[in-house]
Amino acid sequence: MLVIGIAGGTGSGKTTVVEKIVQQLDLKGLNIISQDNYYHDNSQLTLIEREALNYDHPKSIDFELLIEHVRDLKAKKAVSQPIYSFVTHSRTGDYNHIEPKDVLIVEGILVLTHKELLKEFNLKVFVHADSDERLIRRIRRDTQERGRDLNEVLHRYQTTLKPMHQEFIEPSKNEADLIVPNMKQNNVAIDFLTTVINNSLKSH
Ligand SMILES: Nc1ncnc2c1ncn2[C@@H]1O[C@H](COP(=O)(O)OP(=O)(O)O)[C@@H](O)[C@H]1O
Ligand SMILES: O=c1ccn([C@@H]2O[C@H](COP(=O)(O)O)[C@@H](O)[C@H]2O)c(=O)[nH]1
Repeated sequence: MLVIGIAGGTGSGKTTVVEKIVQQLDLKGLNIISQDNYYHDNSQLTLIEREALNYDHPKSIDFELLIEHVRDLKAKKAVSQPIYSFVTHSRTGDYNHIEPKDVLIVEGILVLTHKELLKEFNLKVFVHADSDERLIRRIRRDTQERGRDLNEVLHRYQTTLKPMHQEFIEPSKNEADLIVPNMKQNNVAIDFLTTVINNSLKSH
């Protein structure tokens, strides 16, 4: 199985890049795992307490479970992935059943920060967009899709998002084999990445 890690700051365009690659790959068997489903379950806390948590620090992710699932899929075992809600900041109690396939993409802001997880990847990609562009995209998305207001997004950006990006996410760019500039539509980079994945598939 070919395992690809795709990281990048919030709003850099990881999900968009993954969708474009998937459209172009000539493949039936592909799984996409988002780090977002592996936030620790904090349902024992109140909503107000959960809203105050830092979701951009590596400790907010259940990497143990994420790595277990990657290894299980590589060993051709199906996994039950918890489903996470960004609106309630907690697991929903439901699960996705995932069967192993030929290619696995693992995407998320922190997937290139964890030493053990890095060992599981055959290809590591970092999607880059400048911080002002990412903040604009984040405001749009969180207000339209994640039930947040402007003040909350800006407060989170200043208190956790920006410092965590500088401390953990930006340095993880050094782990990448490929950096995809995603300030504007970048079909060349998508074509290139698709070619690299197709070539890697031939040698697996
Ligand atoms: N190259 C781009 N140009 C303009 N907008 C983009 C581009 N890539 C992504 N976006 C938009 O930015 C927002 C965040 O993109 P998304 O792929 O969800 O980022 P991430 O998964 O890294 O948080 C989405 O609304 C998406 O449509
Ligand atoms: O309960 C939560 C968990 C995470 N977040 C924020 O989500 C982003 C990561 O998602 P992307 O799709 O890569 O943007 C992260 O920056 C967290 O701050 C949240 O708001 N609530």
